[in-house]
Amino acid sequence: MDNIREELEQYRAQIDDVDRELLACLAARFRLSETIGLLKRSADVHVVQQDRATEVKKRYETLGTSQGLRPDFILELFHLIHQESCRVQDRLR
Ligand SMILES: O=C(O)C(=O)C[C@]1(C(=O)O)C=C[C@@H](O)C=C1
Repeated sequence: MDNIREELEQYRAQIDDVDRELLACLAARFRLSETIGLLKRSADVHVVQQDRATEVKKRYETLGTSQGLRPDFILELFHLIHQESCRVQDRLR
């Protein structure tokens, strides 16, 4: 039982590390989105760029499925991230 508890703690520590990386990556992505948002604002370009969003979504599907992620999950994740990215840029207007 003690061994199992120890092993569990080790895996949980690994999950905590991965979560830290995930959140750091997300924050980096939104900082880039903010920079793009400033460029769009100065060029009077719309926040939502449907062609680019479709391209990004396709990349999520390709990369996500190749990593064994569930297609529905990939789609939800893309929508969540794209929505937040647009919110970040909308706030600059
Ligand atoms: O590529 C852009 O124009 C972005 O602003 C980035 C981004 C994204 O987060 O991937 C956000 C909004 C657009 O609809 C398309 C893509």
